[in-house]
Amino acid sequence: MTTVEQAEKLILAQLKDYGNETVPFEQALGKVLAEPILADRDLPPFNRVTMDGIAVSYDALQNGINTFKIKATQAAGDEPATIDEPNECIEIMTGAVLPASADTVIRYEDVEIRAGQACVYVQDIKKGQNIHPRGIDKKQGDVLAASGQMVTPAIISLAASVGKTHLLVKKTPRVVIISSGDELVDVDQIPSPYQIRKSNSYTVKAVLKQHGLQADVLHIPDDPEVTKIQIQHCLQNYDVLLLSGGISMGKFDYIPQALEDLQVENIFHKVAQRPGKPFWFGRDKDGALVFAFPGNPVATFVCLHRYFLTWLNATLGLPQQLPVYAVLDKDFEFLPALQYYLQVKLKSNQHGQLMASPVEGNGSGDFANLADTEAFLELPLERNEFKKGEVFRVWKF
Ligand SMILES: Nc1nc2c(c(=O)[nH]1)N[C@H]1C(S)=C(S)[C@@H](COP(=O)(O)OP(=O)(O)OC[C@H]3O[C@@H](n4cnc5c(N)ncnc54)[C@H](O)[C@@H]3O)O[C@H]1N2
Ligand code: MOO
Ligand SMILES: [Mg+2]
Repeated sequence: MTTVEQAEKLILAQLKDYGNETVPFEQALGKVLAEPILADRDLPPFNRVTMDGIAVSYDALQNGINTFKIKATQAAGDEPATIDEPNECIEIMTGAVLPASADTVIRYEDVEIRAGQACVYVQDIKKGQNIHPRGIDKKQGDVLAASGQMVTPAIISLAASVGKTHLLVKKTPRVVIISSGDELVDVDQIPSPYQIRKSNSYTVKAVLKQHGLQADVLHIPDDPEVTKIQIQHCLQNYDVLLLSGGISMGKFDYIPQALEDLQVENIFHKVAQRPGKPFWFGRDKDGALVFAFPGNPVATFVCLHRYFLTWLNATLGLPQQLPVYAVLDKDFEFLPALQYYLQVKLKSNQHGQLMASPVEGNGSGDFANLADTEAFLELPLERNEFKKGEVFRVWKF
């Protein structure tokens, strides 16, 4: 059977460039930049006052002057005022331009203002204090964010500050989420005693949304002909099909046969892991990728994160996430020859270690305990006993 490592490698061999698009900068969150963001002017663009107070000439202080006549008051955004005499100062606010005739700012806390005069009553004043010098952060034309970086809230702020109303970003693949099964009813329906409500598609859609991806949703009934027609339509209209359910050995699991009839190349079917063993992965002749996840909700959840998101990051050119490791805080045994994804809660201890506590559950159909799960500990395939204190890779979701 295909191992997790082999499955990952086969999936990562299917990367594709979906091109670029221009989007309003506020809609670029989570997308990948396809152009650098450059400083349109120096940052800061002028000598920026960083404390509310008075602006003076340092030489005046050096020459023993400590009482200054307030010549003007300058707010942030005002044109700079000027001082003509050494014993003059300007009342000045945070964010204002430092006047060319001053070089030092003294906070209100360190002066006393009375009758139009400011008296400085502290000693240790440094030349140039409380000023954020022009261009010290970045020079005009410097790269503020590089092409290939993911747009974070900090990058949105950069785009806004340099007046980039639109950003060129990598196009994401067109994704359709497909659930299947006649036992599933819509969320707003009352299920019969033999039915359940659909939930997988909503989980998948929510996870994609967290990663800045929109997707359409479709449900396929357990009918081989309808299954084939619907999947064919999706292969023609989407880049990625994310299916859940209908891929195991049940009499009504029509998905693998439909994919075969539609000549979608099966790259692998079944991975030596739990949950998620029946996972089916393939590609049609025009390049559409099919991730057909097992229907059990925890299996869909694990496979979506472990495989689809890994593929998505790679296809968008983002660096693979550095592995995170955690310490198992309790002995655990798992006998099948499968790589086990153990549901855990995480806590960091006083030694700076990440501790993983297993979340008791009832298998991959137990989606209720996903709400208590913070991560999955990846337990090696070749072992059955895992001891308290051992370190394993952890996948945080
Ligand atoms: N004889 C065997 N039977 C099964 C095997 C096996 O190896 N041999 N594997 C088991 C494993 S592991 C899994 S996981 C499931 C995978 O089954 P399918 O992918 O065929 O999924 P379904 O049969 O359609 O559904 C399984 C389960 O999940 C529920 N489900 C499905 N879709 C949704 C949805 N959108 N929202 C909520 N719940 C969903 C469905 O009702 C079933 O309870 O096969 C085992 N069987
Ligand atoms: O994928 Mo199944 O959920 O391995 O139990
Ligand atoms: Mg089934």
